[in-house]
Amino acid sequence: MTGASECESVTLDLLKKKMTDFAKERDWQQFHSPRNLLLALVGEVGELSEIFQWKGEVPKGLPDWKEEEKVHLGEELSDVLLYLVQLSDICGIDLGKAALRKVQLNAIKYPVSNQQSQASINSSQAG
Ligand SMILES: Nc1ccn([C@H]2C[C@H](O)[C@@H](COP(=O)(O)OP(=O)(O)OP(=O)(O)O)O2)c(=O)n1
Repeated sequence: MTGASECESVTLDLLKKKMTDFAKERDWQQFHSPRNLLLALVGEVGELSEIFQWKGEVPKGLPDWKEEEKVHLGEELSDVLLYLVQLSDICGIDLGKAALRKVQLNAIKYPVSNQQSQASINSSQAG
């Protein structure tokens, strides 16, 4: 499977298609049930967690990490995303639409208070 070329923008639909093709070519669709994909996803979340395990808190941007550690992190993040995309697909959920709707619901559930708005205006003016 090739990576995204420079002119190819990465969308959830593109990832979904690539993973569908990947499974079809190997005749692995038989194994990709919702439950199996969920367990695979959880396993990859475990592998992602291992990268941070015992490190204590790490600064944003991971400035002290070696390049190979960041590459490994990117791989584990991708595994989580790719299983999530496949799980959503097999369950008939449009993940992009569902996520956008959830962003809207979050904004309703957690409205920006006047106090917080004023604080962010003040800090942007100060900077
Ligand atoms: N039945 C499968 C097996 C793999 N994959 C894809 C999704 C993930 O992106 C990646 C997971 O592959 P591995 O199970 O080999 O996991 P790792 O890449 O994390 O390897 P390891 O566990 O050895 O670190 O391959 C898949 O879609 N369906």
